[in-house]
Amino acid sequence: MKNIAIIGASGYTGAQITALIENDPGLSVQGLYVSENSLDKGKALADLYPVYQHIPYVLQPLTAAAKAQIVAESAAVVLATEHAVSLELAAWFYQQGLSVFDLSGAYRFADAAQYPKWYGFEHTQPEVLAQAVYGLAEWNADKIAATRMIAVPGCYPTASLLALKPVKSLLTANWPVINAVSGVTGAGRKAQLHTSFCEVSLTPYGVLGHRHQPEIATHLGQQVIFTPHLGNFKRGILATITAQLQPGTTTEQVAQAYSIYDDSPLVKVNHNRFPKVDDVVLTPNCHIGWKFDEASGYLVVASAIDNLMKGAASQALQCIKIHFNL
Ligand SMILES: NC(=O)C1=CN([C@@H]2O[C@H](COP(=O)(O)OP(=O)(O)OC[C@H]3O[C@@H](n4cnc5c(N)ncnc54)[C@H](OP(=O)(O)O)[C@@H]3O)[C@@H](O)[C@H]2O)C=CC1
Ligand SMILES: CC(=O)N[C@@H](CCC(=O)OP(=O)(O)O)C(=O)O
Repeated sequence: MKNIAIIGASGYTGAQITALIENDPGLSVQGLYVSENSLDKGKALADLYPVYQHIPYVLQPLTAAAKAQIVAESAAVVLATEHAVSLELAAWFYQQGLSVFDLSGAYRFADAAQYPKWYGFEHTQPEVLAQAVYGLAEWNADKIAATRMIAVPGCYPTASLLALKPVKSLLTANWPVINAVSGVTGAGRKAQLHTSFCEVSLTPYGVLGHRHQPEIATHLGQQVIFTPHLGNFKRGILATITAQLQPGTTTEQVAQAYSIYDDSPLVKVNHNRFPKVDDVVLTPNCHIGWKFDEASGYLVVASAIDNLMKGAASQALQCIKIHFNL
């Protein structure tokens, strides 16, 4: 049984992974933590989320004493905290010998030079960054097993990379175009005007400047155009991608490329049938649908996930289970 501490447990992804860990026979919850001065410290998780009434834990402030107790009692920490918070906490827990599963973007680029531009901070932890592995579970299992520092991918990159990586060797130099729509939980639980009920209406944002563009490009090994959209639903992401494939590519070759997921329990691929967000919400699954026009060489592939599950918490659980060989 592996004991896991969850930091940022009152947030959307933290609460979700708490429920997943609590439900897993090979894992147990060491404790749930929020910031030292959190308005939620001392509250039961079930007070914030009555749906989790079966989960008995209280949110504790992450004091120095709490951190020492985590180190003494846990095999791993999950960091469901914002990037700048994860940056320091991940390094500290890693250096204490724990395995770290970080849901933020603070360790997703190997190149430290990317962080000032995309995250607004200098990366202060080069030695820990050098150990970090990108936790795209279906593609990086061996590396996830071999390191204690796992950077769980972003939600849009998960949907996009699962769809594009199988056909990477078939792409031309033309940049694939990714249009993706996310539910509002993707923006986290804290109050913000642009995610309040009366403000949300389907719209693109972060155009030609979202930090997930370089994340996708880095882990695909090819530039892309990425345009996220905020949709007026709670959970789920649909990424619809148009890509040009090499002249002469056949439908059979594309089918062969996607057969890489034939043995994957969580990624389901359909030819000429497209996924719906509702089919993956509250599941750890990714549904992919594709259609290829041999005459023009254009592929359209759509990928649907739940942003809080495969886009965050359930992918972190996959990483935990791979890492601990469960
Ligand atoms: N939402 C999504 O779909 C996805 C989110 N992510 C990433 O996961 C991380 C968490 O996201 P999300 O759950 O949406 O965020 P939320 O804003 O919903 O939750 C953030 C959590 O962090 C806690 N927190 C803040 N500061 C500290 C601190 N200094 N020490 C300990 N806890 C702290 C907050 O509680 P309090 O402030 O009360 O202390 C809260 O529990 C982010 O990095 C996000 O980018 C990744 C993929 C998808
Ligand atoms: C709808 C919405 O706001 N989504 C978030 C992405 C959430 C995510 O994947 O978080 P990381 O920051 O960990 O990469 C955004 O666009 O910033």
